[in-house]
Amino acid sequence: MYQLRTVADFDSAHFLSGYQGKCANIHGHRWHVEVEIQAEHLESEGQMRGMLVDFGDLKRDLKALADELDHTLIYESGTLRAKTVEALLEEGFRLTEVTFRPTAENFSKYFFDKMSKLGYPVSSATVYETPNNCAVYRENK
Ligand SMILES: Nc1nc2c(c(=O)[nH]1)N=C([C@H](O)[C@H](O)COP(=O)(O)OP(=O)(O)OP(=O)(O)O)CN2
Repeated sequence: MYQLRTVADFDSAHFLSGYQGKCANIHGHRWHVEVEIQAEHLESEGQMRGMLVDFGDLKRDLKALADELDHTLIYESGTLRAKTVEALLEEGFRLTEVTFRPTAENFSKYFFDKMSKLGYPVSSATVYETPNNCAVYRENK
C-alpha cells in the first residue's frame, strides 16, 4: 500500500457554543491539517508514472480548502444572532458559517469529505488545533 501525505495551515478564529470554559469565547488558532491518501497501485504511464497522484495537485487542492477558512471567524449556524452577523459583515469581517460545532474532530471529517469529493483516495485527515492536540478522521473501506 502506498501512502502520501500533504499538509496545510490556516489561521482563524472560532468559539464553541455551549461550552463551559474559555473556549466558549472567540479565540484564534493556527490550524494545521494533514491529509493522507493511499492506493495499492501507482500510475504506470506518462507524466504520472510511478506516482500515486502528483504532490503538486494534492497540496494545491488542500491549500485551496484551507485558504477558504483562512483569516475568517468560523461560527456554527444558529450560534450568532442575525444582527450580530450583519454587523460583523458590515464592518468588513470575513465569516465562515459551518453546520457543525467547529471542533478539531468535526474539521477532520470536513477535510476528509472535501478531499474525497475531489476524487482523492483519502485514508485519513488530521487536524491540529494546538501544537499538542489533534483529531484524526478515517473510515474503514
Ligand atoms: N476534543 C476536543 N476538545 C476541545 C476542542 C476540540 O476541538 N476538541 N477545542 C477546544 C478549544 O477550542 C480550545 O481552544 C483548545 O483548548 P486547549 O487545549 O485548552 O488549548 P489552549 O491552547 O488554550 O491550551 P493552554 O494549555 O491553556 O494554552 C477545547 N477542547
